[in-house]
Amino acid sequence: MNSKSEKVTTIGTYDGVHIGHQKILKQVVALAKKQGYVPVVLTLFPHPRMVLQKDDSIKLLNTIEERIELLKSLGIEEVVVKKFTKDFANLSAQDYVKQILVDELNSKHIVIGYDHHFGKNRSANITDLKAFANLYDFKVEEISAQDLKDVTVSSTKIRTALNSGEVDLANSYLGYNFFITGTVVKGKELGRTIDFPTANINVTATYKLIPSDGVYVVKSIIENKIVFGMMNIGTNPTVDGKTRSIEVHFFNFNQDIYNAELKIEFLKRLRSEQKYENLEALKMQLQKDMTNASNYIQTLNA
Ligand SMILES: Cc1cc2nc3c(=O)[nH]c(=O)nc-3n(C[C@H](O)[C@H](O)[C@H](O)COP(=O)(O)O)c2cc1C
Ligand SMILES: Nc1ncnc2c1ncn2[C@@H]1O[C@H](COP(=O)(O)OP(=O)(O)O)[C@@H](O)[C@H]1O
Repeated sequence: MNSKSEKVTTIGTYDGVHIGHQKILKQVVALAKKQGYVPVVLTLFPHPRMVLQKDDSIKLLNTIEERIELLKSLGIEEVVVKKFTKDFANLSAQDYVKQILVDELNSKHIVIGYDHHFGKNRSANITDLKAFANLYDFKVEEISAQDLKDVTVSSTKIRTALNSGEVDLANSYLGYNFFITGTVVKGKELGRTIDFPTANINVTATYKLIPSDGVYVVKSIIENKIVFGMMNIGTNPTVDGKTRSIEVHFFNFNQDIYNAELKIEFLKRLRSEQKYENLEALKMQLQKDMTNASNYIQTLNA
């Protein structure tokens, strides 16, 4: 695509691309369509806190690849990922507007929240942006306090919900099922010995938020087929595990899927991870989990 085409641009982290974000993005897509412009999201990565405070503990709802895919699925045609470096953080508000929004992107219309701050030390606000709009010939669309308030959702609330295992609450805020993406790797090869083979999922993005330890009903698509399963996140105390793993036993499934890339959706939390007497006791619990999971899955089609 010609990067000089005229754009409607919105700016933000958009972590989660939740129902609040979706409302703004719909406006951006509609405005672009009406004016014959290209709808664009300018997003920053890594997260400013990862760079400015060197904060490695921050966890995001989406990897940058997942964020791009979600934004595109909503009709955003170009996602411009700006590497958030110290140099970028030091751009003055005017240089940022002129160099990036105007010269680089050719933004004709900029959509931002009433409380958005930008430029070095977040010194400029929407009033400043409107002044630059006259200077550089673009329009500004302000998302009002009321519009933002109408959506009581925030990325922080979703992170908090997932950190306490409340996936159904998180899913209702997201407007889709929270998911992780990862590769199937070898585990201890114990699963098959208790008739519950488990695909061990390796999530490479260290900044991706993983829901709290416990057992969940999950869904995936493997070779174009919907497959349900039950996932455990935890350290496997029954077998004296030391490291945290993410593993899924898929139902009605019997295939070697080592190295497969899977997207796995979280549907419901079943219980906490526990230490059992022995593998036999764990196996009995897994049979109960499977019954509980199947009962839940049946309610989905009812
Ligand atoms: C749905 C599910 C629930 C599980 N719950 C527990 C649990 O509560 N406690 C535990 O120690 N391990 C639990 N496990 C993990 C098993 O210990 C693990 O699957 C087994 O050790 C096999 O590991 P492997 O796949 O690395 O061979 C669970 C696994 C699954 C799939
Ligand atoms: N129903 C199933 N759910 C998950 N994995 C399965 C299933 N059936 C076969 N497999 C395969 O078996 C592997 C898991 O076997 P397991 O004995 O638990 O070994 P590992 O410890 O390497 O995960 C999976 O990675 C997958 O390739």
